[in-house]
Amino acid sequence: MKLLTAAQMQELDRRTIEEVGLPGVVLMENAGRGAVEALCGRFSSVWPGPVVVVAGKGNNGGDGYVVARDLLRRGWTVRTVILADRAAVKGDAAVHLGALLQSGGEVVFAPDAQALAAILSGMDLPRLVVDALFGTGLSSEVGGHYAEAIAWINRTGAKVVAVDIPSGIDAGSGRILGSAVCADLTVTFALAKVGHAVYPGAGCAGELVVLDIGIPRSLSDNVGDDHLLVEAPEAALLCPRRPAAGHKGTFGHLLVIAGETGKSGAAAMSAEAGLRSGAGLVTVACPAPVHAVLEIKLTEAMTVPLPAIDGALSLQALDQVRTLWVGKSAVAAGPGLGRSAETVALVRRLVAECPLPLLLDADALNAVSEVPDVLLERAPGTTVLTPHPGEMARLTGIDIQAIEADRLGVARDFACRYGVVLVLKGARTLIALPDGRIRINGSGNPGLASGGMGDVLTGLIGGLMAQGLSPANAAVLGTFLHGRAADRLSRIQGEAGLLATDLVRELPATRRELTLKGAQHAEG
Ligand SMILES: NC(=O)C1=CN([C@@H]2O[C@H](COP(=O)(O)OP(=O)(O)OC[C@H]3O[C@@H](n4cnc5c(N)ncnc54)[C@H](O)[C@@H]3O)[C@@H](O)[C@H]2O)[C@@H](O)CC1
Ligand SMILES: [K+]
Repeated sequence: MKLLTAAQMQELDRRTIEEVGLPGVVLMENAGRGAVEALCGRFSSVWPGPVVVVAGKGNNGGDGYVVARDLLRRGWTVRTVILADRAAVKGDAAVHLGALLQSGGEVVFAPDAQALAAILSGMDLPRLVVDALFGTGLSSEVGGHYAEAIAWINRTGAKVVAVDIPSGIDAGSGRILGSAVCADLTVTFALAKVGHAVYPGAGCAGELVVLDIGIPRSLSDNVGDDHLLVEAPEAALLCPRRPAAGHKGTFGHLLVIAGETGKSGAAAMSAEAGLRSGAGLVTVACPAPVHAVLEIKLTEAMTVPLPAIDGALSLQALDQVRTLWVGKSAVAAGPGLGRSAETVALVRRLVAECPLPLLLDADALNAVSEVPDVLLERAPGTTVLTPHPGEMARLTGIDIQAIEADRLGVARDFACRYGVVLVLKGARTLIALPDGRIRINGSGNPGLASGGMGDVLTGLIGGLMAQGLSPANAAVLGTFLHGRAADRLSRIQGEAGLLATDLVRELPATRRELTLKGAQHAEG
């Protein structure tokens, strides 16, 4: 599903008004009425209110006046609080404010903190709040009486319906600009916005309803796919076909470099995920001391012992690694590699020299963190990085809190700067492509928050690269399948106690389900 930035939405509105000839007041009427339809369907138990519509001076407020008028018409008790002077409300919004007043709507103006405090203190607590303070026009941090209104909305305990987007969320990134409304329902228009899908904004939206307000498909279909929410239809398109006459050589050979003493499980899970992704062959290169263990753990994967010191890979392994990547189709490195100085040096040489598509995870990321410029030695778009926020903090020098506050911005900057595919893990994992486009994973649940899940993702994406998918497509499809497998399992056994090895076993059926969906989609 395509997601829009504020600028893209403003352009769609403009073209609908200017080229199609649908006046802005009509779009606003459709938006407000649609929002009322959606909220009445869900919150009839709180009828007849009281409802408070909190409106700003812009067009989001304009939608709010339509909502207030339509709720009034349906018998609700409604009061509208506008956080501005009447004279500040202009254009289409002023038309609908006039219509609300003419229809007998109760409207109060709170242009400053003092006026707002007086109004709120004299008011019964509402049972429903409609948030029409800011929409796509929010352009800076929220402060003053706007922030106070947001805090009040979140304190009321009422059901909260956000018009277009919860106020305080940056529509183009999902950042919270100061503070944000926490909604039970968000009703947005034409297409969902980036801020509905990317955390932390996504956590404020509640249920999301996307309404048609009359913007023609001919315009909305033409919007660029800079931001895509990846769900089953998008992922199905990426599933590689399996030729009927294929043999194990057809499906690629993944080299996994992983596992120090005490972390052989990480190497084993990556290797098994590579095989379960559909790769023809997987070879694991590991420090010699864990080799015997991996020989027992792994049946289908091949294993190669490499020189080690203190249980971890030594730099002496470099020549053998150079030989090992010959004839392989992709390399995945990092799970359980350890942080010894020699391992770090080895990983840097691997990054600089390996001519194959390369995935770096876990300790390979930590190694690269010290010299990220080594990534610039690789051809753009041939490297996938899969950091969790902590690893991202080490890669960028930005603290975890700041990364989580602007996941999209941080991921995109890094991907563009270093020419890599950056998979920033977490709720709604982001995949930032080197050209600045963003894919947002729509699958997964908190069941994925357990040890080993990252190792599985590494093998899965690596295995898909080995099968010939571009690093970008492998990252997008792998991330989706990973989350989808967890979704399938958690429906049967719940989220708690989901193990990484359970997930590995679920991958083939998950891929099959997706492939069938893709075929149905193509036929339909
Ligand atoms: N004709 C149209 O363009 C349509 C617009 N629609 C609605 O209009 C919204 C966009 O309207 P606008 O572009 O007027 O913008 P908004 O109504 O989202 O708010 C922008 C207003 O807030 C001010 N502002 C921005 N950041 C601020 C901050 N941090 N603190 C205080 N004030 C701040 C701006 O100066 C502007 O006056 C959409 O979200 C949607 O709800 C819909 O009615 C559909 C049609
Ligand atoms: K809003």
